[in-house]
Amino acid sequence: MADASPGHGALPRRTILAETPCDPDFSPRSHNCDWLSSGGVLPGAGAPDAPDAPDAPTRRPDFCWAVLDALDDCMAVLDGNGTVLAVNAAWRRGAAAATGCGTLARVTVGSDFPSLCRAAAGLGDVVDAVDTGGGDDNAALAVHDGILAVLAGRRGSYRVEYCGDHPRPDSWWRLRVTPLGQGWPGAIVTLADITAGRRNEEALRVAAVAFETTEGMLVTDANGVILRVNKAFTAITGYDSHEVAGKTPAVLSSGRHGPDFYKTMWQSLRVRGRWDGEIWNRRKNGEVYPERLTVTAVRNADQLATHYVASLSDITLSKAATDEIKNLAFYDPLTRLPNRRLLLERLKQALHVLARSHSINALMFIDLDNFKTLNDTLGHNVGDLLLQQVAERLQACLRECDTVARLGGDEFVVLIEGLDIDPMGAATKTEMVAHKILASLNQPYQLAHHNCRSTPSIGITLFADHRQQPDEVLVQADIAMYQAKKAGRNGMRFFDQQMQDNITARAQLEEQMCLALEQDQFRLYYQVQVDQHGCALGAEALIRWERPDGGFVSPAQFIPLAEETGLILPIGDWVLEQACAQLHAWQRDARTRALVLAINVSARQFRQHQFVDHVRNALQRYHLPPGVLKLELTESILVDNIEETIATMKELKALGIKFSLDDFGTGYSSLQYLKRLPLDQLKIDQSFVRDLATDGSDQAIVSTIIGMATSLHLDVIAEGVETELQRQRLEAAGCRHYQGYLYGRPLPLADFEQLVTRCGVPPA
Ligand SMILES: Nc1nc2c(ncn2[C@@H]2O[C@H](COP(=O)(O)O[C@H]3[C@@H](O)[C@H](n4cnc5c(=O)[nH]c(N)nc54)O[C@@H]3COP(=O)(O)O)[C@@H](O)[C@H]2O)c(=O)[nH]1
Repeated sequence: MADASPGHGALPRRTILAETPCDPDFSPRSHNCDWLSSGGVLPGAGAPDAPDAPDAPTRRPDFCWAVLDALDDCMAVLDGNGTVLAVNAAWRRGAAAATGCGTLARVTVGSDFPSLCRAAAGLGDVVDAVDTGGGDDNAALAVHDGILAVLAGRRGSYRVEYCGDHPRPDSWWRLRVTPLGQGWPGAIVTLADITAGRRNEEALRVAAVAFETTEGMLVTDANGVILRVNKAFTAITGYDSHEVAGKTPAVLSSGRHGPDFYKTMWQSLRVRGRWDGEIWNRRKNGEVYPERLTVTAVRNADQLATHYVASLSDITLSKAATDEIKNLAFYDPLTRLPNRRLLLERLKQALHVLARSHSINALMFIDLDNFKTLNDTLGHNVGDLLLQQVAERLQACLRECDTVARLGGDEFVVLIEGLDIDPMGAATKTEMVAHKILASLNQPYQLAHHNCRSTPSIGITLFADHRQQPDEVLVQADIAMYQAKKAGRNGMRFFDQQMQDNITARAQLEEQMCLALEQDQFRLYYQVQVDQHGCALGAEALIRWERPDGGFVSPAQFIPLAEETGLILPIGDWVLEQACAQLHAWQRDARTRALVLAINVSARQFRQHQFVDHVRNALQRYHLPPGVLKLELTESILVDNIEETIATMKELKALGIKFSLDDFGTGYSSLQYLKRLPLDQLKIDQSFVRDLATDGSDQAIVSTIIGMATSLHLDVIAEGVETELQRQRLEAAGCRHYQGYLYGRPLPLADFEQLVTRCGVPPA
């Protein structure tokens, strides 16, 4: 013991933890106190088991002191009155170390031990040095009383444990008072530092409480034999402590984990000293449940595992919640199929695998034909039922390892991995699967009380290049699906690169068109329209796209795309604005004042809500008289919403707008509707004009168109007139107005105006 001092000079300073109860069997007469000598010196005689030889060391007077001085504990010998007869070396060292004040620091040979204790309870020297709490006085008095009781033979022994601040905070001491033996009056007071023991006890108490936590705990020996489990373990597993003690944790095995799982666990325990993870275990009642398990190896100084401590918690509920969250995040709630997110994840994984394998995979994009109609007519509930049944049928057509996903709406995707290393083989197999899907989805559906039919369009792409992006593969299948739709639906199409290139080119064109608008790269060209005398009646304004490099992009190339993408709206506004500005300029010149300018208006442009307002604004801003602006509409405008078309045309007509029906004869024009439209002119399509000289049926068509126009009181103009013979045939059929290369190509403004000057305008 490094320092035997019993606290900072106080006896007992703060806390009495335990006092021995009075010994009921104690009798002073039973004590033989014959070994204690007087004068503070203990004779060597009397060691009970010592050999009795006269020269034996045990018979020497200093032998006992040598023994007592060798002890770590402090020891003081009191006579029958409590006077200190002797103290051992440990006490002397401890007393010397306690330099301040305090009862035990002042104990020395001759001290009156009980009196010092009483003094500690009431006198200043002790009170100065210690906490003045009442417990200290009581403790000191208790020691005083305890010593007197032992000296008087009222108690067999006395023991007290107390806590002090010296030599370190919260050090613990045990003071024992034991009567001298063999009839000697007096007692021995021993004082021992029990701090370490107390700490251990405390630690054990804390550990015991900690062990009884809400988590299940299990302790095994180094061989995995269960030593202890706590109550939470019993609550979770159903096994009582005695049912598992002596067994291994294998008693909980669910059978769901293979040997590899446990091998990994033990390896981790050996290497890291720890394993944690989720595990399926089996309760006593046979129920298999998910458990969060942490196992820690307890190692000794040689780093050998002596025990394993496992803490486990039942995660049935949280796992169910996690599974539900996972479901919501990765699965489509209607069909329970993987959603787009999970599909892309699996696709990514499939592409990753391709880096190591040469096998070809397939992705199918499946879209239901006319699903919207079914949804709108029979309701969303019936639509949902169809989607659910389609999901089931798709799954039935495929293997477990294939992925069937729903992207949303009526779009499904199938991912098939590892088809073949030969492209033909992969294509053939995919085609077979697609046929199977087509056949299955073509079967009638019983949706609530409706018997319905539905067909799919399937786009397929085969992929084997791990450098592709998941989105890219999906887009390819999507493009192929659109081709399947275009080809008449209820069929399949494989993606081909040419198609992809076209799409890429279109995307670039769209981007460039936006830029062209911003950077004013569009021009208006004018193609003259003449009467039978060759005089200029006006012109058709035709847009041209002049690229920064001086090249021209044909409107035949970009107008259809502009219509698809909606860019035709800003482009159409630009044309209207330019045309009106030009008409305004012509109004200032007598030679051009009568010219009528025709502009092409696409169906999409015509149908926009603000179209009439746009036209009205432009007419007002440029102060244009009625009849100078002509809108060329195509027959496509008559396909949908004819009543609305008529109403819009009438509004525009009221503003003084003229109408020409372009490409007449190529589309579908019901005579019924024609007579209701406020048209001014029919324009014979150039395809009929082209072969007019040679094709009898074209001649008949042209004559019919002209006859029809006459009976409807409409003008007729023929476009694409390139030859004098064509003109003559047209004139013979009754056509009096012409447009075509015979009179002039579409020209820039200056050239057009020169042309007008040359051919003149009809007399007013
Ligand atoms: N919505 C809009 N559409 C427009 C606009 N500008 C043009 N277009 C349409 O683009 C298509 C192609 O037009 P373009 O290349 O200008 O061809 C026109 C004439 O150049 C051509 N034409 C005229 N005469 C002849 C001829 O004698 N021979 C011959 N081979 N071609 C000739 O015909 C086209 C005119 O067509 P149409 O409009 O039907 O009168 C075309 O569909 C344009 O409509 C625009 O601003 N907006």
